[in-house]
Amino acid sequence: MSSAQGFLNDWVESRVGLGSNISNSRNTSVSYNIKGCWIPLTDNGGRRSLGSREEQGSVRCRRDEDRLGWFPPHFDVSDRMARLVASDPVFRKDNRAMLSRKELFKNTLRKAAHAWKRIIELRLSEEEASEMRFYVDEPAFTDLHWGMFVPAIKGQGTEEQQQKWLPLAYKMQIIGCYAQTELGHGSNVQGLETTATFDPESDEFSFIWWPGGLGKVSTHAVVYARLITEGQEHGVHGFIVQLRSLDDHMPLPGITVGDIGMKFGTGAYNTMDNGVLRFDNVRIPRNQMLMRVMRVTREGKCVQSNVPRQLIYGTMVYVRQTIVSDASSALSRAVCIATRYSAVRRQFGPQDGGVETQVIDYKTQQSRLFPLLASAYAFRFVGEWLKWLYLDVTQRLQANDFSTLPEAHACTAGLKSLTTSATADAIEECRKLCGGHGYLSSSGLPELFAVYVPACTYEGDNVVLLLQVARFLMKTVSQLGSGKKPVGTTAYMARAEDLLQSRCSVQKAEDWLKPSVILEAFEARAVRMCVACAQSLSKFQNPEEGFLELSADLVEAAIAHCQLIVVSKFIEKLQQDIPGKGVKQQLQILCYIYALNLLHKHLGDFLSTGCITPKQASLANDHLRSLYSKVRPNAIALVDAFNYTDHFLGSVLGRYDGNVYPKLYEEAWKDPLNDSVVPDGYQEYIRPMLKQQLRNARL
Ligand SMILES: CCCCCCCC/C=C\CCC/C=C/C(=O)SCCNC(=O)CCNC(=O)[C@H](O)C(C)(C)COP(=O)(O)OP(=O)(O)OC[C@H]1O[C@@H](n2cnc3c(N)ncnc32)[C@H](O)[C@@H]1OP(=O)(O)O
Ligand SMILES: Cc1cc2nc3c(=O)[nH]c(=O)nc-3n(C[C@H](O)[C@H](O)[C@H](O)COP(=O)(O)OP(=O)(O)OC[C@H]3O[C@@H](n4cnc5c(N)ncnc54)[C@H](O)[C@@H]3O)c2cc1C
Repeated sequence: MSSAQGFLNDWVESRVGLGSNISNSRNTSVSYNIKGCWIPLTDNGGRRSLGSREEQGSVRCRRDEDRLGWFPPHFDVSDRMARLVASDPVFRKDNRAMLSRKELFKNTLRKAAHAWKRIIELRLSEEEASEMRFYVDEPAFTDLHWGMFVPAIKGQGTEEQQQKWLPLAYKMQIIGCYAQTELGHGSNVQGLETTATFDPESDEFSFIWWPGGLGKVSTHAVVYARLITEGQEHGVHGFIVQLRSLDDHMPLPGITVGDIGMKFGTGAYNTMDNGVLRFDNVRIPRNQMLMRVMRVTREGKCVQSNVPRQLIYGTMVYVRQTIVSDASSALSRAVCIATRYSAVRRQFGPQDGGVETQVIDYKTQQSRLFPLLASAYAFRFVGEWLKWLYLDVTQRLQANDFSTLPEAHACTAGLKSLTTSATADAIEECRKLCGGHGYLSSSGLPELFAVYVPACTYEGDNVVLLLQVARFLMKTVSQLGSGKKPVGTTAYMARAEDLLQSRCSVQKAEDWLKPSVILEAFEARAVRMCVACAQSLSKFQNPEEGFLELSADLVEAAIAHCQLIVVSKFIEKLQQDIPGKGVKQQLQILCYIYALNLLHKHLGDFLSTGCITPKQASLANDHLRSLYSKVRPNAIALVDAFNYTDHFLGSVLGRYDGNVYPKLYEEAWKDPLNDSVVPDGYQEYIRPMLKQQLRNARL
């Protein structure tokens, strides 16, 4: 067996007709008509001007006992893959901002092809391959192929369909994308206009719009369309559709496909060929409808299987779950840059002419930066927990237990929303924390922001997703009286009566150091906000009308619930054994910072619901200040622990060795504008103007 085959077989093992016609022009006439984490604590207070290049080698060679046990196999894999990518010139990315769209895209194709070659040559495992793509750090069609096309077939295809399509996809003999969103419909999936029908008749057009990888690369797509058989609608389903010839890559008859154009930022997400797609009388075999949820017989009859139809949305649940862990990565990256730079940067200070103060020592800088550092850790832990929840629900589904699906949907939707919004805001805050230099492309922050910010929109607009959480919470509250006991992340609601009455016991600042006190405050706030919404809703005759009217309050209640989940998972993590001297204490401090900073930011909720008093709020704030002083000595170690290579960070400000100023100067000279001392355009535009002024002056 060749190495490639061995790898691919392992991969497969480790993962789990009749003419039909597709069209999204509605004037068609045939069958399916588609329309590891390290924390080497420093004892020098992290006040080093960041070490030299030579130091980098020794400091990074960390001891086993320093290592946290959260992701044991992951750290080694991640570390190896980061270095592999960093040392390979094909994966160079420092020139991205200077490339035209065409050059950028071709370069991404080159990187993806090279990555695939290395994956085969080195017989990388699935985990290694995925880490490698992560460190290549460039949005590409492969994200959608592996992240959505393959999971859609696995989740919604029958065994037979999986056996047919997955081997082709695993060997990249076909490349696929996830084509759901249309020009006119994204959030409202049930409202999609693309139809797959035996007997279509209308004459409007609709286009698929947005799918990544669709524009220029994908040969296939899982297309989502409303199924129509025997003149009846049967909801939205996924269909595997070949888009391009496997011989010459030309679109197949009836298919119009292309890129939708430049997106936010210059380099950024423009490496991705988000696409537009139009079907006109496209025929596909009947068995290319993904039929795990519903089967269409040869005669065109629909047979519902025993799995809930929401499984059709399963790929989105899967990706939302991965997005939460990704949020931690993006956030930790921005925080790493801002923290290291804050230790290098000095402004103001002693009046006697001594050295100026490192900006990281200003309390305002700490109060903006350290909660973001704490959030990076918090999102990592909640991401790990969510992975567990997702695996759990997947196993239950296989055993025909669908009971936890609504909670899995609410958790993935809510946490995706919470963590991506917080991360997008945090990256921008990190840019500001770096002052003027943060605005330079070479700081790495503008591009990180531009690449990251669409996460608030894709895989579900964040507000739309919070409204899903709110629906789930309102349902839970409405069932409290019926004897149905809430479980999982809503278990606290079983104590609603107590939590509605409870009084916070804090009397002095240190009382905020008790996890039970923090948890109770967050539980009481969430329950009170949910119950208040439910009470307001009950005053409406039409619940849907009420839901629309109260949606802003419902979103806030959903946020309160999701923040409680993050806080509680951080606290749970700390109940586990965490190896490494002093590591647990540092994480405890970060946990309190995460919770108390949220409390401070959402004080209105806590006070208006009577969960805490103004005095207790003020004590929490006092305590928060003292916690910042405790993080300060280890701040650099806490970001070094993310173990990012300089290549991955891609930031002059966040360099491991702290050699910021000489490198900023060096970078500036690399700009093409500096290729010539006198700029192009001088003769045509500057010189005549100057001469003109001279003439005027003489007159
Ligand atoms: C190297 C490997 C990399 C791996 C990672 C790669 C990832 C790459 C990352 C990023 C690249 C970007 C890629 C982007 C892709 C996309 O954006 S794809 C398109 C995503 N689109 C959306 O997310 C649309 C958002 N809209 C929806 O999800 C839904 O339609 C809705 C908002 C939930 C609609 O709600 P509505 O109530 O109208 O829906 P109904 O269909 O009527 O639902 C009825 C009931 O079902 C429940 N429900 C809804 N969704 C789900 C679900 N997903 N799971 C389970 N249950 C669900 C809903 O709550 C209702 O329940 P109820 O009847 O009990 O109330
Ligand atoms: C970079 C990027 C990559 C993408 N990749 C893909 C892909 O690979 N495949 C794919 O199929 N799609 C993809 N998409 C599309 C994406 O999934 C949708 O854009 C997303 O789901 C949001 O839907 P929308 O654009 O319809 O937003 P809209 O729903 O039109 O949202 C517009 C505004 O209306 C508000 N709103 C909408 N409905 C409600 C409501 N019920 N109540 C209150 N407020 C509401 C929203 O909060 C938002 O403020 C991608 C998008 C981007 C930006």
